[in-house]
Amino acid sequence: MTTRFQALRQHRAATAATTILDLFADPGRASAFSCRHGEMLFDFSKTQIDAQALDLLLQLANGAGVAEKRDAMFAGAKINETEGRAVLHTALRNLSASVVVDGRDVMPEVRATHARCAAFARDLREGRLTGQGGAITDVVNIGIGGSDLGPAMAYLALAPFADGPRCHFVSNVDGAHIADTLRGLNPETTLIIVASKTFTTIETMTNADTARRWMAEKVANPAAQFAAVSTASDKTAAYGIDPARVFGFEDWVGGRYSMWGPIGLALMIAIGPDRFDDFLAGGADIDGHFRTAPFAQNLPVLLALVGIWHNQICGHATRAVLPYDQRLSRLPAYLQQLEMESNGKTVAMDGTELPYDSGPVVWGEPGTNGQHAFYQLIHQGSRVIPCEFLVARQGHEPDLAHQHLLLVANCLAQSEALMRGRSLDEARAIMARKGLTGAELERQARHRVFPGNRPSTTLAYPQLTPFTLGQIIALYEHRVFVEGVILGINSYDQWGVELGKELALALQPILEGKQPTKGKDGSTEQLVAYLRG
Ligand SMILES: O=P(O)(O)OC[C@H]1O[C@H](O)[C@H](O)[C@@H](O)[C@@H]1O
Repeated sequence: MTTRFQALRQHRAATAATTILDLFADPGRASAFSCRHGEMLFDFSKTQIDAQALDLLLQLANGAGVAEKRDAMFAGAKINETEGRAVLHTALRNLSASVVVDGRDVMPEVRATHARCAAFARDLREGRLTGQGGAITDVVNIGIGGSDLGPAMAYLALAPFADGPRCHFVSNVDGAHIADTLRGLNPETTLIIVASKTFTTIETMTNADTARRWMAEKVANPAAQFAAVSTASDKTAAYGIDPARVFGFEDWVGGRYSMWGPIGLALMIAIGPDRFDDFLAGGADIDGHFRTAPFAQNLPVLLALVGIWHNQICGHATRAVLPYDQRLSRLPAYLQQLEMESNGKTVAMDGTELPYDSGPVVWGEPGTNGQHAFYQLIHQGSRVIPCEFLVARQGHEPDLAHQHLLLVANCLAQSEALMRGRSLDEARAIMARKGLTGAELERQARHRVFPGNRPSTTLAYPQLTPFTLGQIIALYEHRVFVEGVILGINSYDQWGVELGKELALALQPILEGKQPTKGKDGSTEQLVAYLRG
């Protein structure tokens, strides 16, 4: 463990008794422990990070070489060392740049594919490209993980801008997912997009086969209503998809970072290429900020440092993402993949064991719904759960402004309640006012105590638009990168998903009864016997 990590832990131990409220004795705290970029405001003042902790955290980022690694990433260096790949999702949202990989400027091809996607989306939206029963009314994106979560999350987030065909997202290999999605759709006016970086993912290929059979029942030429998004053009061709409707990208775009390119095609069709470009511009805006702002005023760096403080320094194992923005309902799921698949690792880049915890468990639900479900534990449970609130100044429903006000009030109330808590004396006073006395007052009061001093951050933005969503997603992407660099891990591989896939393949013939369960453990044997019925 570096001396900087140790210094931070010592500082934490020495200042643990100073509460967040104590820190607000400094009247300048809110602005000093906040960061603005454009119209965004990130407030991390409701944490126990004090001036010295922030200074030590900034030293940690500097000492870990975040700036050098960031520049290497943007320049196309192969920083994904375990797969020997560059990491260039940022190139997908900065179309005027020139980026050289293996001696070749990759941008002309990126721009050409982007233009082909835009033309395809326009043709569909404007009725020039139709199904065999008329204009396309529905688009079904079949993909999983990074080929699903981004566009599915963004489609919900940008509902007020979605004026194209309806989009549906099928990911689970559970036949229920595709059956429920296709029921009620007309195959003659539906476009299927098979989205898979590798075009081998078993869930996606199985669902694609099911969709093709469904279409073949009603449509003379099902292939004509299929498009594909993939890095594997040989496999899309072998699957019979016309190269004119295949949109490629390169292996330097990680699956969970891929929604900026052709994986975002369904979103582009839904909101139109111009608004999709606004989304890209939001991402590029954060790229520029990340590359140039001093670390003390750098949003992704600060977000990462708060994360490191809570997880590796304070030992809080989970992080709740709580959007007070219903349209971000899938953001926690999206961030689960982004953060946990990127930083859920215990082996450092050099092959050694990490001397501290890997990235945290990320979870959440939109407010105010969570308040009526799991916030009980956040307020009074034994574990401290750092909360990340997201909230817009303005909604999209001017006639429901009073509801937005109520939403904002709830968001602010939660961060205040988490910080302030309620002391035993305050709880006693409440019980006394209710007429309780003696032992009963004492007993009831104890249930009404809130420990307080629970940390949270708030990311506030003007309104959830394509540009703002692009900013938010890029912000989290770079936060993951900075945390990964500080931890010394490779945020861009995902070897941890392989073993289960291999075992699932081996279990298929056993479940079909073609192979014996011999060699399996007793539990697996028992479950196979039960589930085969
Ligand atoms: O896009 P695909 O190649 O079908 O991959 C889909 C997903 O599956 C993999 O197992 C990885 O865990 C994800 O990072 C990836 O996004």
